[in-house]
Amino acid sequence: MKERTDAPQDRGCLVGICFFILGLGTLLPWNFFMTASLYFQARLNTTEFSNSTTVVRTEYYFNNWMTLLSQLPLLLFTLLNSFLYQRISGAVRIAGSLVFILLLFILTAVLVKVPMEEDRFFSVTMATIWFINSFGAVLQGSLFGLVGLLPQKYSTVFMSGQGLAGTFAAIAMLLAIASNADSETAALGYFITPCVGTLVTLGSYVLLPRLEFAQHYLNKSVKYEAGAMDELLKESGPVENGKLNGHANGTATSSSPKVGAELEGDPGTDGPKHAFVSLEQEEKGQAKASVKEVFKKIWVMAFCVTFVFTVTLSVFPAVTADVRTSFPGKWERFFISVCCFLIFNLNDWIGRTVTTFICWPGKESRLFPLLVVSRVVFIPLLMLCNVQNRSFLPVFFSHDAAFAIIMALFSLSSGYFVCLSMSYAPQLVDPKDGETAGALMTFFLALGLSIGASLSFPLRALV
Ligand SMILES: Nc1nc2c(ncn2[C@@H]2O[C@H](CO)[C@@H](O)[C@H]2O)c(=O)[nH]1
Repeated sequence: MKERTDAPQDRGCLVGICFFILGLGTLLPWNFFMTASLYFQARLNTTEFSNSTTVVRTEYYFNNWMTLLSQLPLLLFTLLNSFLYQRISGAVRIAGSLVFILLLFILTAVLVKVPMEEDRFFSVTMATIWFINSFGAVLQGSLFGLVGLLPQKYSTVFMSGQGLAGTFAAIAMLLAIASNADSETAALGYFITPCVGTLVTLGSYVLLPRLEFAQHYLNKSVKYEAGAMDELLKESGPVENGKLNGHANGTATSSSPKVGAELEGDPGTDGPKHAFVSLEQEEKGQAKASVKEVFKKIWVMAFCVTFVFTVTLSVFPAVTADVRTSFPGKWERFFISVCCFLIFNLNDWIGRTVTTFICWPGKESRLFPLLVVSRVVFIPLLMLCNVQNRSFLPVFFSHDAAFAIIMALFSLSSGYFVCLSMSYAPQLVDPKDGETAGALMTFFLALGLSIGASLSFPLRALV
């Protein structure tokens, strides 16, 4: 979308900064729980039941369950959000989700100091993960709709913020470990960080409607937005927001129609909207293609985004977070935070950012899906690293540097191909079908994350 000449300036880039923080805030839940896997595992592995000669320890498969219960609600709410939006205004969805996320992070921080029996701790943590990610999905979907009303570069800024959430969590973890505080205090400090982060995110959202630049775009879109979405939903279910250009790149994960309406109050769900649609379409003199027709054009990209995330989530973090260093000593405490989480998140982010300059292979190229499929080699490569405990496979790559290099290539290619698939899809359809393409890609992205999370169980057991 081109900036209109009557558009005000984004003074001090405040709107950009707000959307960067909002992006970061949406992925805090997933990243802070994932990066703290060692803390959770330590709390779940305290008792051993001695059975005369053998020692029996309950295996919780924490990383697997954490991944699955984070990604399933994402898929569910990607679908649910397209119904929710009609009943609950965007402002309530966004602010409400942030408040619940904040409360759940506070609960997690408080639980650090509350001794609890392992089974109960596991259940409470899993319930927290399920709910915090459900709210996270609603938040993400609603914000993607909102940012879609602004010029394209704000979507990139939003996704860049999302990409940095993992790095933020990894650095918070490193600081907690390096602080030399006892493990309880360090964990408490670690979980207070996302509480502050969520509060700041809420502050950014409250500030947004007060900024002239944001007002300009968010209010102007109400008319088109309200009508276009209703029409689209009738035939397709979940659809990206009613903006004309659709999402050109990145990792939109759920749809949130009609979000533009929220800042001015909800204009209602029926009646005059249809008039807007027919008016808009009459003006353009063309109807939108059906979802099936759009899918036929973008199925290769849909497959690619699903496949990239299936491969990524099938081993990260369920397998990779169990890799152990070959250099015992002080480094041992930092190893997973650095070699697994920091390396992954930094390179994932770099991979996404690089697509601003490099777009190779092209969108029609057969090499593109071929390279995406070839990423599957990372699964055995990572399984052959020094994963502990292991039952079946030998260790081929015991050196920390080998693991770090494999992780770097794995995450770089993940970020790169996800971002390319997401930006190619809308380019393969007519501009009028851009938002349908964006919505479809969003669904397949969430599908890939969920399939990957499910596959992580058999793959971890196979090591
Ligand atoms: N956009 C988006 N990416 C996610 C989400 N959950 C996990 N990921 C991605 O999955 C990978 C592993 O954390 C990273 O590339 C994350 O950005 C989500 O809810 N939305």
